[in-house]
Amino acid sequence: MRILKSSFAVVERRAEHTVKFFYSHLFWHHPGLRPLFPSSAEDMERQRDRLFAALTHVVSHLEDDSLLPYLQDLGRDHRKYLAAPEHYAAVGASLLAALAATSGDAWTPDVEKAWAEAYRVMADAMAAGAAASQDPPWWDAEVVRHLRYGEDIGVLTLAPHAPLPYRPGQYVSVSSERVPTTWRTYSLANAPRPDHTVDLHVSRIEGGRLSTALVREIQLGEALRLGAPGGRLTLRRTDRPVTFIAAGTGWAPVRAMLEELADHPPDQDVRLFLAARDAAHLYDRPWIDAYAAAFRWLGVTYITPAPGQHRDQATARLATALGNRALWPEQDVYLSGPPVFMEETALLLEELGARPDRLFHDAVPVPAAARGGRPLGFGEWFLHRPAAHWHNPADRSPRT
Ligand SMILES: NC(=O)C1=CN([C@@H]2O[C@H](COP(=O)(O)OP(=O)(O)OC[C@H]3O[C@@H](n4cnc5c(N)ncnc54)[C@H](O)[C@@H]3O)[C@@H](O)[C@H]2O)C=CC1
Repeated sequence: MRILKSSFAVVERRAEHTVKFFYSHLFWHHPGLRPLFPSSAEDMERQRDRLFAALTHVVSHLEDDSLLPYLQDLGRDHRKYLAAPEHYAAVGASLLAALAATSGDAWTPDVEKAWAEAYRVMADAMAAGAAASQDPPWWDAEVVRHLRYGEDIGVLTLAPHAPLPYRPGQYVSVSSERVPTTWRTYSLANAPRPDHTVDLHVSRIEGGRLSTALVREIQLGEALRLGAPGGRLTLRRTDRPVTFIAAGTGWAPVRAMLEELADHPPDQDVRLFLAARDAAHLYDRPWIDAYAAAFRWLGVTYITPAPGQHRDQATARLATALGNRALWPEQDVYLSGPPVFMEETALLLEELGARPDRLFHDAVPVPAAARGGRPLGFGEWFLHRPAAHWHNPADRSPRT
């Protein structure tokens, strides 16, 4: 393990090069695999990030019991990409070639042996996860209802061809024939229903092809493809008070969890803070108000920016509201929304005394543009704000 970690530290500094080498090697030797990957340069960039995120996750969790289930889930989910056993061998060969090419002199026979063994364990766990799953490799789901709020928000109701097993708060990856080989994750916005339909809340991203298609173009009767549900933003049933903090369509998983709570009403108080860029974007407000009126355990605070202010000002106002609330150490807190919002709010909550082990959110990468730095990608997020040595040369320790 020590060998892998120190070898990975070398490669990580040249992450972009490693990943580019990997895909060039893979597609050169196995051109038949190219169509399984995104065709646009932008999506291929994301794909590179994902690969490195997965590798980073594996190396940083080598001693962790959660690694095996993570890999099994990954394997189960990869069936939607039509990943077959021979692909795992091809990927392994290209990965070793890429690691060797970036490691230079650090690539010794012992290092090579350690990586080959680690990859074998990873691939076996993924294959075992895929083989053990009773679920279909993906779900085709028909659009049976489509609501639009303003220009940029769509709520889609989908009827999957087979029941989709999930827990409220989880998300699925979604793909459409309109934008082939592109997958984006969206939270499921309802607790499971008897008719098995699920809702997705989609906020259109400027220039985002799938979100634009889902909000503005999709027609009733059209099919979307869904991957296996995932994510750990699910209700922990405790007797502690609960606070949900959501922004924008980050509201979706919270709505699903509230529906779950309504089915088994809690004894403790539940408070929802919902931030939106303006009043029109509080698109579910009638539903929330009806819930708050029906259930005494639920209290709601809506937060929007002051008139004429930028959307991010809602986050500053939210910070004030959160600061006025007491007893953070006692609370279970669920957080969902745009990546920068989540990062800022999580830090604030910790300052206010919320306990990190009672703070639940999905791991969402903060896009480079939002940080103002050069593109970094998912890998860094998984390392959880690591030492800045590979993106800020000024911080790099002096070479000896
Ligand atoms: N499980 C999760 O964590 C989920 C996360 N999401 C994410 O939530 C986001 C929703 O997007 P929209 O509805 O378009 O939100 P939006 O862009 O309308 O933003 C809503 C509010 O979030 C805050 N915010 C947004 N960007 C910020 C920034 N850079 N700094 C500080 N505060 C900021 C502001 O208070 C803003 O009013 C997407 O990024 C989506 O991926 C969505 C569903 C579930």
